Amino acid sequence: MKKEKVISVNNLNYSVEDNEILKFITFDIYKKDFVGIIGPNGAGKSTLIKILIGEIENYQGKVEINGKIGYVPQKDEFDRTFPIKAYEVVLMGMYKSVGLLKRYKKSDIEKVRETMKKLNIEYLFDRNVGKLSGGEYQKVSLARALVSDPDILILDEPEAGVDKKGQNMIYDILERLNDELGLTIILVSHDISMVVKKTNKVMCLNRTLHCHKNAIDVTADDLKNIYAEEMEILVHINQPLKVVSKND
Ligand SMILES: Nc1ncnc2c1ncn2[C@@H]1O[C@H](COP(=O)(O)OP(=O)(O)OP(=O)(O)O)[C@@H](O)[C@H]1O
Repeated sequence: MKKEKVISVNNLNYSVEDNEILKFITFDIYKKDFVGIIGPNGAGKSTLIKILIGEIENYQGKVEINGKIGYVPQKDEFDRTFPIKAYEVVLMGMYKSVGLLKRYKKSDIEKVRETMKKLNIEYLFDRNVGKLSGGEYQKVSLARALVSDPDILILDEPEAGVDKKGQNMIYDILERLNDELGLTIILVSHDISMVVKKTNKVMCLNRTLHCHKNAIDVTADDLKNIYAEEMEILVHINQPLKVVSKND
């Protein structure tokens, strides 16, 4: 059976003034793919995501999206000092604007509760988001992206600001969503060993796309190609891939 293409990017180029941020990017993503995008700081990962979610439009090339996208932004993109409860953050996934939140319907609240329940965070319903732990807040943010029943879930560094236990929990949830609901998932991460272990496809990005292959086929050379300038790569046979900065 032919796999359904959900994202198709063809010869994408994006520059800001003279800075070529993305060059000749071409790839396809299929339904139920679980894709990890890796690359050093400034590689263009967030920019690529912003193009996929439609936040950046003045690019060159062709970007086709077939399905509804749910987006989990980088943690610091939302002001957590704003006095708002967890369920209101999740509701924002339906309304997009805080100003409209007061007009929600009973069925919307039920949907919010059901989504939070699926992620085992119903207990956070009435809690102020400013008081949540990094992991709890990330799950609320995930619920906000899921409440509108997306086909494609895109996450920008979901493990940022979350402790190891919380990170494992988030990756386990994502694996379950991918496996049980058939959700297509694309995430940006700096945690290479986690990406290689948990996703099934890896894209190595550093302005151009250096690799796009099955996670189990990623080699030390693939990583060297994108991290060579600032990183020394230590690869142990049968050990998770580990990247160590020369400055550490
Ligand atoms: N609006 C903009 N104007 C000018 N330069 C920009 C703009 N947005 C991004 N850039 C530059 O484009 C490059 C890629 O940025 P981007 O945030 O996409 O990288 P990244 O791979 O997500 O990095 P990080 O891992 O550090 O988050 C960087 O050099 C950044 O300074």
